[in-house]
Amino acid sequence: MSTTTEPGNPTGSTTGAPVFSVQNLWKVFGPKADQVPADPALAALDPAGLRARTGCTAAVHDVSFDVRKGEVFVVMGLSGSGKSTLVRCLTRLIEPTAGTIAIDGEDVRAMDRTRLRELRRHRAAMVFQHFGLLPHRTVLDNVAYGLEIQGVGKAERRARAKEIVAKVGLDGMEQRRPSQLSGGQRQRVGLARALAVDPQVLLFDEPFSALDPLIRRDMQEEVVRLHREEGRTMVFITHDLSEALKLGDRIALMRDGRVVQLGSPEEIVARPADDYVREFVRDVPREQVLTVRTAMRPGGCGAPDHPGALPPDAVVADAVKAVARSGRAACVVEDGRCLGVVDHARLLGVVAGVESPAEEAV
Ligand SMILES: Nc1ncnc2c1ncn2[C@@H]1O[C@H](COP(=O)(O)OP(=O)(O)OP(=O)(O)O)[C@@H](O)[C@H]1O
Repeated sequence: MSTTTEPGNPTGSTTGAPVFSVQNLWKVFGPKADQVPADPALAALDPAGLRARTGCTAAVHDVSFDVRKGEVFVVMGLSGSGKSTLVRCLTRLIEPTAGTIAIDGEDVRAMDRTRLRELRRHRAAMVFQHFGLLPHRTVLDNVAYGLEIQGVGKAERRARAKEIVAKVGLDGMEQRRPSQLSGGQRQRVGLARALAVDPQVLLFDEPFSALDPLIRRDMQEEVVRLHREEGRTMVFITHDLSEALKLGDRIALMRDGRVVQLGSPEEIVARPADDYVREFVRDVPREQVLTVRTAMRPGGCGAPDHPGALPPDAVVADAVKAVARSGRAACVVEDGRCLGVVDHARLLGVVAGVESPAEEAV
């Protein structure tokens, strides 16, 4: 769902206003955990070394990033890489060991209990995999529950809940109980309940991993749609690379508590930061992720009519079709200006993951 690419910005540093700003965050589990971030010799150890020396696990290891307003920020990694711990630290569902976290510039680590409750209820609501629906309440009352806690009056909360139930595609199911719903429908209720309180940020903890593949795809599309329509900021945990590539504007790829690469899906696939990331993305169909902006030979085509004009965010798969159909190179055009040219050699080079010096005439 990425709409913004950042050529030449493989670290994914921010350009938009941050909602969450995280600096040098650590979460260490184990005895004398707070000594680990402060001691450079301990901080430099790998997980096995740290465990042997101290009995500790650095679930989050000196992590810094911003979540920008309106983006879908995906935290991805294998099981045990630290995703859940990192995202729970954002609202202090898990207390960080060291580092700073700010939401809209406000220090989260300095918040008292009342302020924290307010943060979790109104500003950064979590959608869990096991959505914790109340079994004896109807769909409508489950969705209205968050509003009830906020003290919203009955008529208003029912009206708002009804609106949100329709938004997530559960029209007509308002009076059912959770046991009368499928897994995907229950997940929608969980999503609706989080949306009802209109939080600034939605935090999703592997929400769809228990769903079967078709329902999972439906829910992913639902998230894409909600994001497109509402532009809500979302932080989304997944261990599934294709889900991350589909949903993320940017992806933080974690390994052993560290963020090994932070960037757009295209950056991660086109320019893996190290061998670990390269191996991770090895089987990604590159032509579905990389755009012609990456594939093109920069520079104008010189032709007046820009043959086969493609927008710069067209994926390589579309360019392959266009070039195969016309039998000639195509221009990459933005606002009537030719940014570059893609030809057979460049497209094949991108698909194969090799540089392609050969050039063909437009
Ligand atoms: N309460 C705890 N005490 C000790 N170690 C913990 C605790 N919680 C998590 N860990 C360890 O921290 C590391 C990161 O765990 P975390 O649950 O954040 O990973 P994850 O990437 O979310 O994994 P999964 O995808 O399996 O949920 C793991 O090594 C885990 O064993």
